[in-house]
Amino acid sequence: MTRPAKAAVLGTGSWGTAFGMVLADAGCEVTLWARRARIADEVNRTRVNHEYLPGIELPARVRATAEAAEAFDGADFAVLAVPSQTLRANLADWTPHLGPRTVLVSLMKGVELGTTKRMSEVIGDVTGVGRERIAVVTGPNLAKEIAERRPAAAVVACADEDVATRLQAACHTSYFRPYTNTDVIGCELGGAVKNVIGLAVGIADGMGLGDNTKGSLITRGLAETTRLGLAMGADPLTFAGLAGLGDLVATCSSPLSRNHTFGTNLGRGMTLEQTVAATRQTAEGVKSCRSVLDLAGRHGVDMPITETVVGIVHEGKPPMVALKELMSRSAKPERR
Ligand SMILES: NC(=O)C1=CN([C@@H]2O[C@H](COP(=O)(O)OP(=O)(O)OC[C@H]3O[C@@H](n4cnc5c(N)ncnc54)[C@H](O)[C@@H]3O)[C@@H](O)[C@H]2O)C=CC1
Ligand SMILES: O=C(CO)COP(=O)(O)O
Repeated sequence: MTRPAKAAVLGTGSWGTAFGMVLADAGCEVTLWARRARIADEVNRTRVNHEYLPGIELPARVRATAEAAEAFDGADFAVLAVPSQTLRANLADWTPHLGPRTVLVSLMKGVELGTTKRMSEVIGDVTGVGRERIAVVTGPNLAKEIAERRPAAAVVACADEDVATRLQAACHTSYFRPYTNTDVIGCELGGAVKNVIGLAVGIADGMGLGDNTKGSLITRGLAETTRLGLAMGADPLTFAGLAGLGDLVATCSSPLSRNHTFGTNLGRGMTLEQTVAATRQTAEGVKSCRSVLDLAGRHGVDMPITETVVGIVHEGKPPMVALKELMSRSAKPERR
């Protein structure tokens, strides 16, 4: 009999913890690594991560530790679920514990500031692991809904399809349906840029602009994501799938989305400082809108919605002024 797969989940925030549940429900032995020992103790003692997933009882196959070495020990999969901008520093600490065959899995939806690297690129840089051992899980997966075991589909992407298939089996449950994909660039871009579009839609919702505005922002947001993806070698069809449209629809329609909520607060007239103070969990688009715009600049791609979000979030542009500018851009064909 083959032993159950072992997974380390690095990060006990809302998605790390919820994905740990998925892996355990699919039959894996799961060790969550928590930055704070208090959270590891609480998970082991009460089976609940009260701070991030209150009221959700974790399966018996999930345990927690504050020692990274313990989490990595014998892991077939090391699942990374920390904020995108801290990953590089975290990996520098963790790489010595990495086994020679462990597959690294990114749950993160951001682009690194400064380098404009995708998370799988940061992982490769720091660990020296090749692309065939680095995978990405993405799609319309709001953590709370997954933790409540409500049905969702997802994408498991890896350059090596066999590795993607192994990870797919390790996280396939009655409520979580992962599909494989080998377009890692497209899958990562879809996740990172949808957070930026989620901010834009939130701002529009906060301003009370209505559903036509929302539909327009989602669609044109997807168009600029696809433009960037094409310039970077992604498969444009990825953006019509779960990592693109699927995730955009979930984020842009849900009050559970931190990015959407962050935008809504700004659109309602909160200052950036007030909005940041009201946000307890990671809203990746707030930082990644800058790195996505830089990435677009490097590839000579026009991303007007992303540029608008950067203007509002980082340059103090009033949303109404930004909206007028966006709407008064020169007329053009829908596709070019
Ligand atoms: N929450 C969700 O519904 C989903 C989140 N994601 C992505 O997953 C990633 C993680 O997000 P969440 O778990 O939601 O965030 P979260 O804010 O709920 O949790 C972040 C975790 O990282 C830890 N952390 C914060 N700073 C750290 C540092 N300097 N070093 C090490 N650990 C640190 C926190 O203690 C916490 O455990 C993000 O990239 C997000 O875009 C993807 C899909 C769904
Ligand atoms: O990525 C997500 C859903 O797939 C979660 O979105 P938020 O990070 O905006 O909460």
